[in-house]
Amino acid sequence: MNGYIPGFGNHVATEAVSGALPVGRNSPQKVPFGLYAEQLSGTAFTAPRAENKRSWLYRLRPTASHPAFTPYPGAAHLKTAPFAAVPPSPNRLRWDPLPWPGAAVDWIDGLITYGGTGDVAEQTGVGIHLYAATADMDRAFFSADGEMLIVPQEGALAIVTELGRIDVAPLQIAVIPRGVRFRVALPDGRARGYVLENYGALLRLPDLGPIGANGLANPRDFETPLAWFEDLDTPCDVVQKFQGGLWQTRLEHSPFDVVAWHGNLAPYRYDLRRFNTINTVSFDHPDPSIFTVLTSPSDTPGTANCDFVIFPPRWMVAEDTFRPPWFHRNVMSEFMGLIAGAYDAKEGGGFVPGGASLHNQMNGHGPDQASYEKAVAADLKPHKIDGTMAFMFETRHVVRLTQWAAAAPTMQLDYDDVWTGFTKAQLPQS
Ligand SMILES: O=C(O)Cc1cc(O)ccc1O
Ligand SMILES: [Fe+2]
Repeated sequence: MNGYIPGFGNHVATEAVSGALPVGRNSPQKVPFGLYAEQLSGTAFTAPRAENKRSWLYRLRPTASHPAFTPYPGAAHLKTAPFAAVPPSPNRLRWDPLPWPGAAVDWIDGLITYGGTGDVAEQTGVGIHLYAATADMDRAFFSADGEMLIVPQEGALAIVTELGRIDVAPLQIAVIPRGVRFRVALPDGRARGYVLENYGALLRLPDLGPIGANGLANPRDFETPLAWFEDLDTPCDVVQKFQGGLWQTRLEHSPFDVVAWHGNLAPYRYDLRRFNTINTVSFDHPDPSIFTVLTSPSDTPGTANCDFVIFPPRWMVAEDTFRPPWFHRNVMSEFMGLIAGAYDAKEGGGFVPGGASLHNQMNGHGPDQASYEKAVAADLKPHKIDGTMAFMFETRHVVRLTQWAAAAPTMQLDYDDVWTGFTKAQLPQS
């Protein structure tokens, strides 16, 4: 059983060995037990206090003590923005789930980048990856390029991080800060899911405005792991993603040797079933921003670098309303995935758990023909959309694809057809 501390973004103090955490100062002349004190920054030293994120780690050996990194030979499918190899596509696109790898593939090599936005060097945008893995990692990984929001779709993940252990299963998410080393094991033998790699401002809870002090994802439902370490003097490879390049080095010991830590920069998990879903009790279909779990703001207020939005089970009660998502063209770009069940704008099928879709800036989309016909004919009694969880990475920048995603055998080449067959509106004869 792993231990967790509840609360979002709190200042935490945790020690796996009693007396390991220095009291009253960060770097005493002599740290208890001869541990090494190390600061891990998630924001600039000078970031305003409300934004500032950093933790102090107390470990068996300093992280600095390692041989040079050399280029990593594997994981040819893990890529980083800007994605210039393929012209940005205005087309509505949809993919079937990733097939399971035939051989043993761990979580790192199981990551396949579909695309992303912005530019890692400018610290804007995101990378969007899917993974299908069949083997436990016996090495460590970290991204120097961004924090990683992991959305399991099938199979649990047992994640060991430098700051503690996090277990997640489908319908939960985990966020690993930039630079934090972690290792992923697969308790169910295989696992599939989605990853948002955020190069921009750190994910945070959205403001609630007139909703008030409570609602959506409540802070206390986020969980941060307690300190946990392993004292292993056996070799361990560490793979890092740095400005898009993959590098590796070998330690003669486990990197998971942080005995105590304190601070407000840490991995965390959240159970999407805890989301307090808010929606209309009168009429009309509100914008999906009411379903925002976490947001990475950009420099323009209200215009996210990326929002993480979910479509959870919920009652539909709107009167005299077309209840599913409406037809729309959005200045933001929308990458969607499905964790479980069916999505109410795609009654016609094709958007399946583990699959993905992309609706880029200004390009028309919305209910497929089957969803439209069903919704206009529906008897508008209260109705529960249940057993489902879709999500959206909604970004201010157009999502550009990797060559892999643009040519993937899983791409549904007939996706446009879901919007054919609508009968023309009939005006009154004058
Ligand atoms: O396109 C989509 O399916 C996502 C979406 C859902 C919704 O309820 C309103 C707008 C929107 O973009
Ligand atoms: Fe949309």
